[in-house]
Amino acid sequence: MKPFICKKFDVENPDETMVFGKTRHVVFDLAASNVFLVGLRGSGKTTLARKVADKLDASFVDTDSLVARKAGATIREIIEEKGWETFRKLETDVLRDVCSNRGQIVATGGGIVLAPENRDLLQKNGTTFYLMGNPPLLASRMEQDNATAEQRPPFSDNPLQEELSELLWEREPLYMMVAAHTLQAEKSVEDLVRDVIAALWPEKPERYRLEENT
Ligand SMILES: Nc1ncnc2c1ncn2[C@@H]1O[C@H](COP(=O)(O)OP(=O)(O)OP(=O)(O)O)[C@@H](O)[C@H]1O
Ligand SMILES: O=C(O)C1=C[C@@H](O)[C@@H](O)[C@H](O)C1
Ligand SMILES: [Mg+2]
Repeated sequence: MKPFICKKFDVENPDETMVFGKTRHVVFDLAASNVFLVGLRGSGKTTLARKVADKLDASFVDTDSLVARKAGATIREIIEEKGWETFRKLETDVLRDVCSNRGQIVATGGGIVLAPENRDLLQKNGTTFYLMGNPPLLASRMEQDNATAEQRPPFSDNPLQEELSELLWEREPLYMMVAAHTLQAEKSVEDLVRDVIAALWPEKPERYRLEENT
């Protein structure tokens, strides 16, 4: 019978799920890889990616910002003028470009996991963290965030929490499929930075940078 971990991460070989591990001594090499953050709107991907990149002296990348830059328009304008299909195509183009580079901490758009090609790109070009948050928390953050109007046009006329609950139901299996690690969105950003570093370098999280050893 197929091991549980193979089913959970949709792989044939269970070793493919081992991006690090005490017994295998596989050290995550950021210079040869990337870190991706996935999760629903408001889970904190952009905020956390920026902080992790600062901490590691790595490049910070946000696929939503790159899509807006490529289109010369805000996400809301893209959706209103060209529709979701166009946005999703742009998002995949951007992700392909991002994946041709290394050493980046990448915040993704909340729907990046919907396209199989995107999931494949995430799995082949870095290690992914799923920022898991509950709908009331995400709704309250979105309601207080100025970026919401331009970056997060609504998907439906339903109340925000209801919309987020439906998205969570649809997307969580996809987030789990691509993610090697899960983070709790309700934690402080500082704690989450520590969690990311501890997950990437579990043996010696305090020695994540060569400069810090001297
Ligand atoms: N860990 C946190 N604790 C408290 N507030 C947070 C945390 N992370 C993010 N926030 C706040 O929540 C709001 C949304 O954060 P952010 O834009 O980083 O989410 P996102 O996941 O990138 O959303 P989107 O998918 O729409 O791009 C912002 O106002 C941000 O300051
Ligand atoms: O959850 C989503 O599908 C989206 C999330 C945002 O990050 C943006 O990528 C856009 O508003 C779509
Ligand atoms: Mg974001």
